[in-house]
Amino acid sequence: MISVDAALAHLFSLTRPLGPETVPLREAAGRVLLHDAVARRDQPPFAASAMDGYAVQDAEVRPGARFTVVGEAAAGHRFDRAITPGEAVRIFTGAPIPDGADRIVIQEDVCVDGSSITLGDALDSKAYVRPAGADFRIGDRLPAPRTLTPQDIALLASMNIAEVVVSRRPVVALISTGDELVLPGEDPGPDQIIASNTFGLHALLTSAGARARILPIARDTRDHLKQVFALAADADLIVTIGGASVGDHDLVGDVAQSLGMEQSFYRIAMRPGKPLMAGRMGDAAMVGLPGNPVSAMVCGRIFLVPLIRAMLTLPAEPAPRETARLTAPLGPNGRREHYMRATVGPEGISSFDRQDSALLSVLQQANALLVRAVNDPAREAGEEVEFIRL
Ligand SMILES: Nc1nc2c(c(=O)[nH]1)N[C@H]1C(S)=C(S)[C@@H](COP(=O)(O)OP(=O)(O)OC[C@H]3O[C@@H](n4cnc5c(N)ncnc54)[C@H](O)[C@@H]3O)O[C@H]1N2
Ligand code: MOO
Repeated sequence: MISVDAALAHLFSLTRPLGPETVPLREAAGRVLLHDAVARRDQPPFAASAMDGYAVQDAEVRPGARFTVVGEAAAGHRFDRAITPGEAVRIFTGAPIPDGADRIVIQEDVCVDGSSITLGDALDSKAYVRPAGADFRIGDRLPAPRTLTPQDIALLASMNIAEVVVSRRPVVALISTGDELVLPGEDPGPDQIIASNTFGLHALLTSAGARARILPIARDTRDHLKQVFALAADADLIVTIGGASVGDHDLVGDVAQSLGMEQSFYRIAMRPGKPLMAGRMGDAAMVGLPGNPVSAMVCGRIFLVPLIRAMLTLPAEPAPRETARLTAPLGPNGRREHYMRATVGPEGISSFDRQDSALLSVLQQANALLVRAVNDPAREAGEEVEFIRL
């Protein structure tokens, strides 16, 4: 058995960043930007009004001052000459400030009389002028690598960037194994159950940025398992679920090796997730997850998500950990790092009593994995422990 850290290091060495592709901006959210995006213009490109009102010379503004309104500036339509003393331009939000003007008096502070205005007694003191380039300047950068958020997309659009260079998304083939499995919606026989973690992993991998494909369920024969492996030829990462342990029907390791898989490791000192295997299979990395539903999902969170991030050119690092105080004591931990299903909130963190790796209802209620180190001693309520947020 190797440690979780060593297993993750091996996994990172089985893959490399996948390289670039160019996508239009409307398809870029959630993708990992690979090249810095560089602003192609100043924003705003001109000094602009922040309010609806009148553009005047600041030096002339005082209660009761009168101006002649000589024209109008609207967003998209500037007033085409400089103003002179005593002149005002009717202006709207977003319009270019006329030359000669450096102050907007908001319309609430003005009394209009035909083509003249008189300023009121209690004037708002702000200028309401947005200088050219106040938001960003030509050449300003959004640095790579980063996962693009909706806010990033809005900024990139404003920078007049129509397409971006992002990482290719890793293609992950998900192979569930076992005669007992049927798909959700099918009619299970009396000894059958529904393939569940397959769908949980699909969701997890997709949200991490992968293109996950669910392949047909492989039955517990070497031939059928080989046939399904053959369907994964285009994958960057092949993930099998189940058949990883020591039972007579646990064929995944044997069959994968007969197809050329070079095994990197098998068995990890962790709970749940001990019988995990990994290696290289042709151009793809291969990870064999244990079948127990919680084991598969926890291994997905601890190993597959960091692996996908590394393939997307994000930093190769473990799932981030936080700390919280225990609300109840915990007994000593054994020889495997334990990822306990737990809930964390303002009052602290508490683990569920039932930690069997078959219980998806418990995993679903958990919002954290409380991490116990190998041989961690008993802990009192109030002690600080590490956890990974789900
Ligand atoms: N004698 C020993 N028995 C077991 C050991 C051991 O060390 N010695 N390890 C146990 C541990 S820990 C785990 S974890 C499991 C892992 O076994 P496998 O990876 O071989 O998984 P299966 O036997 O195929 O299935 C286990 C369990 O999970 C269900 N399963 C499988 N795939 C799915 C799926 N896609 N969706 C939902 N449920 C699935 C399957 O029906 C079984 O109930 O081995 C222990 N045994
Ligand atoms: O490691 Mo198994 O994954 O403990 O249930």
